[in-house]
Amino acid sequence: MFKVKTFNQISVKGLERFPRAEYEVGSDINHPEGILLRSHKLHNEVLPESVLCVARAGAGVNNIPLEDYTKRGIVVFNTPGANANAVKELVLAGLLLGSRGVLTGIEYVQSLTHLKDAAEMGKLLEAEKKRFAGKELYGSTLGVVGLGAIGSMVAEMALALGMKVVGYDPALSVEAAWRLPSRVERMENLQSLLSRADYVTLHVPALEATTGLINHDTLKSIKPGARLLNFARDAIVDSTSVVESLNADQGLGMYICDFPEPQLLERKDVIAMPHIGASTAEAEENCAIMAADQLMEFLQNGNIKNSVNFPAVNMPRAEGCCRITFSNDNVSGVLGNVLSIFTDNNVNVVDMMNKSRGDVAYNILDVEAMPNDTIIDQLRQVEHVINVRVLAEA
Ligand SMILES: NC(=O)c1ccc[n+]([C@@H]2O[C@H](COP(=O)([O-])OP(=O)(O)OC[C@H]3O[C@@H](n4cnc5c(N)ncnc54)[C@H](O)[C@@H]3O)[C@@H](O)[C@H]2O)c1
Ligand SMILES: O=C(O)CC[C@@H](O)C(=O)O
Repeated sequence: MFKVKTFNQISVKGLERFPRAEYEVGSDINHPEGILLRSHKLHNEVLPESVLCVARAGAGVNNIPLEDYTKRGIVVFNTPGANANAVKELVLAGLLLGSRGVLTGIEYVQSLTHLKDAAEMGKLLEAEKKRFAGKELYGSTLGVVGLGAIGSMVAEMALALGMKVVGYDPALSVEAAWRLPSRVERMENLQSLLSRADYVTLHVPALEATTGLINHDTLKSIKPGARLLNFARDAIVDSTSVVESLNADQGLGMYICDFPEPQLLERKDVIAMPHIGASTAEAEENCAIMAADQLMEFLQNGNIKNSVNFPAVNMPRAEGCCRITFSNDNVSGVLGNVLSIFTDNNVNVVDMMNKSRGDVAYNILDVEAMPNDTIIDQLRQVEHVINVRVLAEA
């Protein structure tokens, strides 16, 4: 029986993936092997020794202490692309709210409760509507910072709306580059993008390198009156600099974000939403299902898909064999030392795989017969081995 502890509200569709005969799943589980969560911050959480893997039902993993977990051999997964469409659609709402007097217009209409005559109301609205006029998106330029799962979908949508699209992504993967429409014009640096775009939308992960990416200095390049959209993370934008730029004559025209802060409230030039970019039934289901499937595949077979700290590994189970997996510091000689323990104990290795990522390596070995506890203890003692698992015959 595997145990999975959940944090946050996880879509029922995802929870239903776990066969009840083999999994105990819930928010009050002790000694879990797996953790399934959304935005809950794990930085201050003491994880039990039993935890082998953490699955983030979502894209951003800045709520997880990755470095620490990697050292402990804990595999962390996310669900790339599973909520990208939801974010893309909210970015569309953000673009429209930033270009037309929708919110102020609605607010004005709602303030007219003192009027009881429809004709009188109609006359007044016709006279006042010029105050809520806007600009069309068609023909204007959108700058997309970060062209991964969300950024590429946003770029495609903007092209379909008749916008020009410029993009900046110094770490673009080959896979993401293939997805990208050829009409997206590549910018060499952030400054060039900021000086060209009427609308700038951020779709980068919150990393050390992206913290405060939009700051006092970078905002000097912004096109006067441009609208900045942040549906990525709060840490990527320095809000004090945004307020300063909004207050300046030649600065930002509007800030539209999913991450409100006290200093952003009660401003007509800020539209702030309560982190609802991925809050659709479809996105929550997609993320929960993908996260649950990845957790189960790892717990049952040791295979790793969509990890953010371990290499991708997928080895079919050799029939009738027992599976041993181990992770180790990525230094030479560890695999050889492990294999010599099998040789010394006459354990036949039928199939094996060894992959590394950064400072960590991960190995799967299918062996003919279940090694005894003494052999497993010997494996655990090998220098630089972080953890060892024995998976029963499939
Ligand atoms: N508002 C929400 O509810 C919500 C929902 C989903 C994702 N997000 C946020 O959006 C982020 C992006 O999601 P995604 O699914 O597109 O991720 P992704 O990994 O597919 O794409 C991120 C892209 O950013 C690029 N990048 C990294 N550093 C960069 C930099 N300094 N400048 C420009 N580009 C850079 C990467 O190369 C990658 O192509 C997530 O990490 C998460 O923080 C927010
Ligand atoms: O789980 C959520 O509601 C938000 C998820 C989103 O911020 C993400 O990074 O995928």
